[in-house]
Amino acid sequence: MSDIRLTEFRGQPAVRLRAPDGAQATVLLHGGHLVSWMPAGGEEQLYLSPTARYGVGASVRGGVPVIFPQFNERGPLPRHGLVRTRSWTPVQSVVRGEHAIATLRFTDDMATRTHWPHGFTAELTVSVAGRDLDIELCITNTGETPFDFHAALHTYLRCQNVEKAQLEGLQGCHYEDALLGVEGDQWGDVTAVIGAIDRVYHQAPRQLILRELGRKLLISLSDFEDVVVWNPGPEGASKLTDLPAEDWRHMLCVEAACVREPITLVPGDEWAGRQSFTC
Ligand SMILES: O=P(O)(O)OC[C@H]1O[C@H](O)[C@H](O)[C@@H](O)[C@@H]1O
Repeated sequence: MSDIRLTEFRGQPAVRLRAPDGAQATVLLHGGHLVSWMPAGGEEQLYLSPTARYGVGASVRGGVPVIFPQFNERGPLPRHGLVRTRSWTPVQSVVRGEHAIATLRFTDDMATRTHWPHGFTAELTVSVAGRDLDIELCITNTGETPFDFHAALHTYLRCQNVEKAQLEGLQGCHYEDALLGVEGDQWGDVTAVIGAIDRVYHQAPRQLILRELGRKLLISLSDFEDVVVWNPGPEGASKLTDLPAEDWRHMLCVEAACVREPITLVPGDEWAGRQSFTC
């Protein structure tokens, strides 16, 4: 049974999920944007900027922006694609067993077709229970011609202090470093963030760990081949008008992404990728 109860979050229509054990999440209709995840008996795990902008055309700084069909400025479309700044429709919100689950959908329209002449749906399904969060993005080609796309779940993880956090599991990965304009191989297992970082790690391992004092967050990927690690650092943050100057310390983006190789869908085909967390 589907029972969609809309709520408001910072004045925006949103779907709130609450599992029987108290785990909660909130997804804005704007962008199908997950803005909050509170595990059962735990604290907020996502970073959301207090100066984030909301509403028509805005992209929200924090939470989990959905990136499709273009990553960043790697193509002619608006930065990070077409769906993070548009309104999605809630199609399901249920409690099933221990899980609270919600699905939101975006369907191509006249506006997206002026940028990108393809028929598609994007569905985001968010599920919470206990200490777990699952986010699944499913893309379907509903048009009459094949298309290629890139996609990402641009997850902003909350950190006490990113300079004392470490991301484990990327050892041996080849990366493109967007800040230095070089490629390299990650030699150590620990990625420490002591300033700005903007890297695409190719064919990343399926499990990573974000570790901080008193915290271990397990990150799992399926069908997203790459991982993007981003933090603007103090200088980059000072140029972002929707991020308080000091807040770069309190976030780390660990993005489940398909950036290096595009995914091709023929008419009627679908692709799904998932990013999951356990804390
Ligand atoms: O400011 P935005 O458009 O949301 O992009 C934020 C960031 O997204 C990704 O992580 C990219 O790798 C970065 O280069 C970019 O700065």
